[in-house]
Amino acid sequence: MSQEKKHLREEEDEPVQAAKKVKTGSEAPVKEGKAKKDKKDRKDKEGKKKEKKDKKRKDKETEQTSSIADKPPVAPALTDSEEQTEDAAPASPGAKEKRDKKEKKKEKKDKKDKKKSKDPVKADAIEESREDAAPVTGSYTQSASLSVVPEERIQDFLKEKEVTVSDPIAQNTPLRPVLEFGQLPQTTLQSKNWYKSYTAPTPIQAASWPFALSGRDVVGVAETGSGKTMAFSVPIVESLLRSPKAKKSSRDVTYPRAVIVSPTRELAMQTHDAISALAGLVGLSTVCFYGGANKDTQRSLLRQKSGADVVVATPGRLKDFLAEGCISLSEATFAVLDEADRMLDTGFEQDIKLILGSCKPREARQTLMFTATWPQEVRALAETFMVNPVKITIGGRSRGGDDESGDGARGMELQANTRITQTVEVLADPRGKEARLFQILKDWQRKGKSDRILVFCLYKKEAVRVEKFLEWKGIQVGAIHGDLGQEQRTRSLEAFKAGTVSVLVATDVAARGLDIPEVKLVINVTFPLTIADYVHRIGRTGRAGKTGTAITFFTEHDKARSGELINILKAANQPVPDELLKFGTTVKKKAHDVYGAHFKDVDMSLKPKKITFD
Ligand SMILES: Nc1ncnc2c1ncn2[C@@H]1O[C@H](COP(=O)(O)OP(=O)(O)OP(=O)(O)O)[C@@H](O)[C@H]1O
Repeated sequence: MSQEKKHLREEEDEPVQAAKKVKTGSEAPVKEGKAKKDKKDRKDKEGKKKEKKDKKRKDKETEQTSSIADKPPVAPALTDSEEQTEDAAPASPGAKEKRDKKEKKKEKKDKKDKKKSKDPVKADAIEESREDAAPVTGSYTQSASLSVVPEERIQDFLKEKEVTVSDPIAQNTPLRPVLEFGQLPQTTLQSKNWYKSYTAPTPIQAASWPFALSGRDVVGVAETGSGKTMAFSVPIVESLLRSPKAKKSSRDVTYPRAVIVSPTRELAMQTHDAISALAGLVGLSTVCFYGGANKDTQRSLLRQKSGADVVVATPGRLKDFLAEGCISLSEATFAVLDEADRMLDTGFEQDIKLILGSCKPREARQTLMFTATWPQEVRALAETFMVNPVKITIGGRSRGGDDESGDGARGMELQANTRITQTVEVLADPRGKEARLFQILKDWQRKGKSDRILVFCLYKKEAVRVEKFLEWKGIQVGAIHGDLGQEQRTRSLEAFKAGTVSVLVATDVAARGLDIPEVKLVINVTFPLTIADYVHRIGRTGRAGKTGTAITFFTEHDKARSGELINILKAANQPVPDELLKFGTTVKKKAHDVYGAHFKDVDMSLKPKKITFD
């Protein structure tokens, strides 16, 4: 790792004195109550089902008309469609009536089969979920409402949203995307209408849910602000609802069943807010901990939450608590790496190995990785933590990228959100940055006073200097970087979110994942270290379907990144200034840690070709 990179990592995990109170403690009794109620509901439901079954069996016994061979085909275990379950066991008032019914059913089945063979996606989807039932934990069955969607509409959706699914084990067409929330299997969570503030699933949610709900490992790559948090949160909650509570449970050790790892404290808190809202609806409990907060406070929170089902954490603090023994991941059947490429890069690699190594083995757990950027460098490592992952990419046909050859293949995984207007200003003299920044802010604030503006710097010291400069110029400004205590960081972020401060100066601790509504403009005062960081930084605007603007200062010092930046701009149909082109369009191949620039990334799983010389 370069010195500069190390510097940034330290910023993310740096301990500070101030403690942030983690919420959720007070919710425990309510959630416990809910859990009991849900359990009771489930029991009642099961009881009723059993009664119904018994009645049917008695009916059959009294009739004594039908042989065992006459039994209707038994449907596979279903999680959603009541109608299908009922189809499987029709009532039988008399033998003739029953035969008639059976014939009708056969006709219906034949028709269905015919339709299936015409409609490969649907057929495969249903086949797949049945075939997968044994090796995986999930049991997803495509809902009837999704099955009736014409294949043409499915194909149009996949094409329009540029959905690419690559599944190493499915030979044929992938599971159908869920186009509407109502097409998800009917479950306890679904019945809570958790999605009521949204109109439809985003493409990454639509395409990844069926696989994740089937219990498959998933790599999901989709633009910034496209709803990836819910893409992994919904399957976690559904899966935990289906599986039994952790057997081990004690006051001193927490045994979560799902763990979500986030690269920064603020992102961990944000993800925790999102999943705890969902989990709370169905009586599951969650806990969040991260570096920079008081360890004693977090330990006692863990004790209060000793039955927590889901843990959201930053790697450093999680590792500490694992070493102390106050948390154990031995029951964790679900692991999520949010911002997966960051979690797998050199700075976090060892921590992630340890954390995932503490969960159930990869064959016995479900592993999900989500990100907006998926560089080649981390893909092989990612595979070692997963079993036959399905890879779902949204967008990409127009992607340029970080590809030396320019064929776009590697660049497929690096695309800026196309709703962001990107402007690059090449500055001849880096000393002119602050004056230009002030001018832009003034102009912007004149137009729309309440717009949130995020200003990115590369170094902590630079952020302090820019913050002071803007304050001196009379601009109300907040800051978030590693030299600030956690309490101060949280305060700045809250003030920015609330709009009491409309300009936030940040380092890359705020580059990934943060979802702040109404950020209209991102300004990069100094170019980030990697092009992926650029994509994430500007992705703080233009979220959830909105538009945004990004202005980037580029100087002679950044010229090594010009080729990659040009590719990103071109792929998003953004103008490329002539001054930027002058720095060159070549994309330097990334150097390997050990083999340097001579390293060639080859697929080691390929078998050698036998060449015969005549
Ligand atoms: N189906 C949906 N429809 C509309 N908005 C949604 C939907 N799902 C999530 N959102 C909203 O979209 C916003 C961005 O979501 P999220 O933070 O999960 O994006 P992301 O893809 O993880 O972004 P990043 O790559 O920056 O981490 C959030 O405010 C979230 O509430």
